[in-house]
Amino acid sequence: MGKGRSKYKQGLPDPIETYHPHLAKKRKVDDQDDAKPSKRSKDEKKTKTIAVTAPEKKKKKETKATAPVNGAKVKPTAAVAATSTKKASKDAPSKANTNGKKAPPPLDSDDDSDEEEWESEGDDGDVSESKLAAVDFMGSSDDDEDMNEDDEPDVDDDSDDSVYDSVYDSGDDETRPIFSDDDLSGSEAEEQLTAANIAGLTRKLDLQIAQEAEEAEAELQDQIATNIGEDEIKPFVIGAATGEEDDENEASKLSKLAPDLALLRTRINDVVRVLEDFSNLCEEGRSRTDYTEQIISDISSYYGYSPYLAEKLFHLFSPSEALSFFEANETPRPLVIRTNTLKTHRRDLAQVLINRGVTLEPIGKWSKVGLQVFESQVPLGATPEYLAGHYILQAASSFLPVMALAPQENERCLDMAAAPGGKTTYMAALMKNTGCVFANDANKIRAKGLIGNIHRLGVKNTIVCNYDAREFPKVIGGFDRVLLDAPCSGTGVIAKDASVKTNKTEKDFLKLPHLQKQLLLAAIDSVDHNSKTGGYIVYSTCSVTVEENEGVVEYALKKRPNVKLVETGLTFGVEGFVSFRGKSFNERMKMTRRYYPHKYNVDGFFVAKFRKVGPSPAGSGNAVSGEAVEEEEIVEMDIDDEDKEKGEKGEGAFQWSEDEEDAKIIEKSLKRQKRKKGIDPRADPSKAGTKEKKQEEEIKKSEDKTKPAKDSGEKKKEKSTKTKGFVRVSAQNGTKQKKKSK
Ligand SMILES: C[S@@+](CC[C@H](N)C(=O)[O-])C[C@H]1O[C@@H](n2cnc3c(N)ncnc32)[C@H](O)[C@@H]1O
Repeated sequence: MGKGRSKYKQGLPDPIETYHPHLAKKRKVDDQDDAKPSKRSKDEKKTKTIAVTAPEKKKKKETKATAPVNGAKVKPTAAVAATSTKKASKDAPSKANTNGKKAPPPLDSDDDSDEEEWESEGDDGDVSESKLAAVDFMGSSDDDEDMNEDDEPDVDDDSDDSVYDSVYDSGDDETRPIFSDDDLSGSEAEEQLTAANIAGLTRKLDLQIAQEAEEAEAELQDQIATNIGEDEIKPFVIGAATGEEDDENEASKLSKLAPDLALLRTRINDVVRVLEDFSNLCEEGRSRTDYTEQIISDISSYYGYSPYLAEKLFHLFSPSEALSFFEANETPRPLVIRTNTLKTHRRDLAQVLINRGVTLEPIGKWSKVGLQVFESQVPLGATPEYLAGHYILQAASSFLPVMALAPQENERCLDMAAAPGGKTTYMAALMKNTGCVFANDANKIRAKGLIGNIHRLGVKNTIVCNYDAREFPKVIGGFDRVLLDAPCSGTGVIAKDASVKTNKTEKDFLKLPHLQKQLLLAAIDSVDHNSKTGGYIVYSTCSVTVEENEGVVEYALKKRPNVKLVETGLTFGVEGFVSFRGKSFNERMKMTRRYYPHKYNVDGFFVAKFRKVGPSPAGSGNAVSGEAVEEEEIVEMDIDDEDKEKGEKGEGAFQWSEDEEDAKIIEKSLKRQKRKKGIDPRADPSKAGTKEKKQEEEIKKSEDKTKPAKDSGEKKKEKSTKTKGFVRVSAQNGTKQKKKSK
């Protein structure tokens, strides 16, 4: 692919202990045969678009399957149609397990930065010597550089990046022994580390060069196929612009056949070119909308998205960037592990893993605890170090919300939607096991996984709880910091879970933002605005849609004037949208950060940080019963907001999914909670809504506002009910009624 491909050079391994066959269905189409570098005349070109589709000329080219030796994921091969993808995924595992190894470049591809990164690494937390006694590679570590108060950049809410640079990339020149047990000097140890890693990294480099050459060749062929550089020739991409019947018939015949991948690919590239230079390249009589509809339809077929989602995602970017985004979703992100600084140091962990045959390097300057793994001779989810809790498999972007939250020692923090605990355990590590973290999740099974991780990683300052987080301010409040890593559509992690491409409907994009808004208000209301050290809320999702991100933040800013957006302190990331498709957002929205797979080679993510500057409005103690979400009609929440990942090995994949089993468990637990509160969980929400509407009408009519309002409030409580597991009060909210009663 043209631009996208040249920018996006990585085909990165997936977590080694898991293999997702669906990812192996990625298709690459070889345009080479039919797109030889013969220059075409204008007339030729006009007919060529269809001619290019001639099926007998097309050959699928599967990109070379390369993988870490232990079955880690490979760069998926070409395919698009459901039929071909199925076949591809069947074939993939065997290909993935061949000896071809892939060594993708690091997240931070700053070539000369390696040494600096190792040297500047600071550790976050004390090493528990007893836990490490049996591990001979552990060295003494008296040079911890923990994130302390001085490091925390956002206490004054408008911190600049330079301050944060010093937090996450101290750049110090410390050289400390890696193998203290071996009594080596720092430089000897460094050499040994390098020697141990050098073979793997060299292999990585060779493969990288080979891959780049292959991509460059493919890109050249793409360019030839799409006549990039022949700007005087207008691509003929939307069928019969001149109304020639033959073409129309031809197009209609073709549309009934299985999609021709080469045609789609060529046409996608052509349309991108037209859209980006519309006045010069558009065909007469064709509007931008015609081209846009065409490309969305083609993207949907080529990459296997529902047309609805293809359109939604396409509009987030310029046409060429959109293409890079869709392309990046076909490639797994790098496998990353986070050093648990409660138990070890990154350098020590790296050394011991290298000795076990793992090729790795620091994730980039922005993190002192992340290691990117290129290949491994051992399953990383079962090494002694893993079992001893020295690291956790965690997607790089999952570090970001916690870094933005920057919890301090001795604070009281809440992680509202915490399972399976990747972020909770990072918070505990930054707090050096001091203070207290409340780790909550509405899903009991997942909460158990959370407990497992907490134990494995030696976290001792955390209390696990199992509430619908919308109830939280009533359960307990007054936190210094709250993290809301919200359940979301997962449009940022499509490379991990391709089912998102087709299983997210319009309804999901109404229901999810609704829940997210309620959760965010609850998060805000749970924070102590008088906190001496904090008063911060971080909202994050692994989704890239505007309605789940800026839309939710905007809503919270309107409903809670007592919070304001502040800088996240993160050193990279695209600014959030201040306006999007005719909708304007708060000016400070540019302080929020968006992360895209095609830009940073991390999962798509969104991070916003708020500071609470005043008390929440009276009566806002419970986001479920106290606040109705405006803007859209209340939609009943299903309990399908569960991650697909299960157990403690799935730390990286956090998203909304549909898990009926979990839903039932949440339902039961919420029913129990309601009963304890004396509320009938079987009450019919629709009736409740109707009744309340009537009550509200009565209130309006009534001269004496006080009594009906009071009744209404009480009855509302009685009618509080849940729908498929979530506690829910019907559409009209108590707050409004109370206001009217005053
Ligand atoms: C994105 S995941 C969280 C991932 C977690 N922060 C981590 O880093 O490991 C979202 C979580 O929200 C939980 N959840 C969904 N609805 C909830 C609710 N109403 N209250 C609390 N948790 C909820 C899900 O069970 C899921 O574990």
